[in-house]
Amino acid sequence: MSENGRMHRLYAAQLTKVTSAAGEVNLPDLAKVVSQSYEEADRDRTRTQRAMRLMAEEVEEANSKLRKTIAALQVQNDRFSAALDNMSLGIAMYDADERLVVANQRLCDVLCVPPGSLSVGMSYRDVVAVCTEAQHFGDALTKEIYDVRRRVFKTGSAYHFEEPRGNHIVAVTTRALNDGGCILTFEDMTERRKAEAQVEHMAQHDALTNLANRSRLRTRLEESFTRANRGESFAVLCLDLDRFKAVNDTLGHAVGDELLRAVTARICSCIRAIDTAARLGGDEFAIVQVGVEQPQEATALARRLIEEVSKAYEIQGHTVAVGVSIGIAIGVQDGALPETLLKNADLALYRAKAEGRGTWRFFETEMDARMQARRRLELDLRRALVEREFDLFYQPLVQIGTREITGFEALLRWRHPERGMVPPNEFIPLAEETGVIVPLGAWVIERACEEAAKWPEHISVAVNVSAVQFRTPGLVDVVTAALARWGLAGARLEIEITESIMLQDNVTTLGILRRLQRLGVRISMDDFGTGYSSLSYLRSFPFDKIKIDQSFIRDLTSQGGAQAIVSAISGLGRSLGMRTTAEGVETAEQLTQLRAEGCTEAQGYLFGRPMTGKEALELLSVQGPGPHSFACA
Ligand SMILES: Nc1nc2c(ncn2[C@@H]2O[C@@H]3COP(=O)(O)O[C@H]4[C@@H](O)[C@H](n5cnc6c(=O)[nH]c(N)nc65)O[C@@H]4COP(=O)(O)O[C@H]3[C@H]2O)c(=O)[nH]1
Repeated sequence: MSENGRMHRLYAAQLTKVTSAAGEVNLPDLAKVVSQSYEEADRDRTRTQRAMRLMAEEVEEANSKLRKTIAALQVQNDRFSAALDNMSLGIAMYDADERLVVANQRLCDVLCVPPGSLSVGMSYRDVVAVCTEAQHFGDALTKEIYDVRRRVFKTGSAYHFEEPRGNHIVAVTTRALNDGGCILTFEDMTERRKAEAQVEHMAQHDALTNLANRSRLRTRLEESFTRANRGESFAVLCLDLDRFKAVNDTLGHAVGDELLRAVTARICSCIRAIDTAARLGGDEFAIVQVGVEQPQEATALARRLIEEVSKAYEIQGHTVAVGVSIGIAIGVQDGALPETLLKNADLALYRAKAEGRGTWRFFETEMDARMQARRRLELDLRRALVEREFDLFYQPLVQIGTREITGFEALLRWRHPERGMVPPNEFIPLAEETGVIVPLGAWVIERACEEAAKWPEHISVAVNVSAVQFRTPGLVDVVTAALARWGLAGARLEIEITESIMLQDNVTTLGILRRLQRLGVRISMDDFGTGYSSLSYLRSFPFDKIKIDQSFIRDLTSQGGAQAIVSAISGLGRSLGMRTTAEGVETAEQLTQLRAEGCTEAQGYLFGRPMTGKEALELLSVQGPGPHSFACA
């Protein structure tokens, strides 16, 4: 046994198995048993090796997955870092222990601290210390930052504040996180706030002059009204430049703009910093003069403004001169609301302009009543056009030599339902101012052509055309259409213009006159001799006729220069090949003299007052198919 004891246990068991009771070992059996054991061991080893291989493969697969996950995480991480570092916001994330766990590169820029001075792992207190060192936080702000921290960390609330930091404005938003930490975002608001301030400024100021605009002026007026309750008086001055339009039209908009800026500088030099100057549009300005003794101070300011603004300007090589008219209203006596006060200052301005320009007027209560009457008349005019209350009367024009009727002048009348027949002088100026003259004048041309088409072929019709119609496009089209519609030869229409037409943009005016002449239409210069430069206009355009103003005819038989003037104009007409018509001929004596002076045509009560179309037609038919002559004189 002791020998068996040194034997391998398995081998001892195998020996025992093949040993007979007699103690004999059956060798073949032993060999068989041993062989079986070896085979068993071989199988175990093979199994173990396979198991190990499988395990190794699994480990490798797990490793590979891990590597892929790490790589993916790295990509993700890089992306997050790139995103964080490229954000316009600075971001700082703290954990529950108030340690910085995430910070992007922008953080240092926004906080205006040196790049790299803030890093993950720093405490909130360290971060604030870096900022304080960089001197971007004042004491008050440092305290606020600590307060914020306390509030956010302790209460989990969100907090937003904006702080000016040198020339910067930074918005700080703090939010608590679920894990007890918090995230702070810092946004540089400097540019945005600048842009907002710019927009705000633009909304309140005039772009060309940088003066206050109407909206800001209103705010200033409201403030002045509030102070007026405490006993401070103030004045509103409305300014309008005289002759600005002429400068703008002749020298161009660039010069016009520069002139407005130069005028602005002069206006600003006349007022104090507490006053407000505004541009209301075009060449209109307004000033709120505050806290002064009124009306003396407003008068002094108006005088100063007129003196300064009227001095000559040197602009782009041109010497330019404009004047200024001023209307003044005193708060609160002339209006209890900003709009009323402005409106009343405007009414006073209107009066200043009407009374010669280059001067100032204070608002007076009766101006308002007059303006309201004017406004009513304007509305009435527009209504009258729609209601067909206008009519044309016709006054004969007579050849002096033969006393034959050569044509009629169409004269506008307004059959007002309450006021009766309103003469043109009472409404044409307002129709011109308001633009009603444009449709009204077109109606006159149309109606005159319609009436003339009923007359014999040698009888023409003369129509007055206002300067405003010349300024508005479409006059030639209106004439062309009227002639075509009524089948009237162009030569039977005569257009009477006054000097005021020649005063406006000469190139355009002459162009329109030439186009009309090409249609065969004749052009006459009305009221000749009353203007300043009638003579010079005769040179610039080949008028067909000159109409001598009736003021000269009236004085013809009395002593004075009228006779010499009529004689000179008739002579001028003859030498220029233009007919001359004397207006307002009332007596046979006047006619005799006109004939002696060589005047070709006459018009006046002596031959007939303005009459209805029906009467004109009757006059022509009574006298037969023509020529139509008058037996007078
Ligand atoms: N004292 C006196 N007056 C005489 C005599 N003969 C004619 N008249 C008046 O003198 C004016 C002549 O017309 P005008 O100089 O073109 O002056 C016209 C013309 O400038 C303007 N007007 C008239 N109709 C129109 C029109 O359709 N369009 C435009 N734009 N203006 C018109 O109104 C002005 C006044 O027209 P009316 O009141 O019709 O006044 C007319 C006429 O009635 C006379 O012997 N003695």
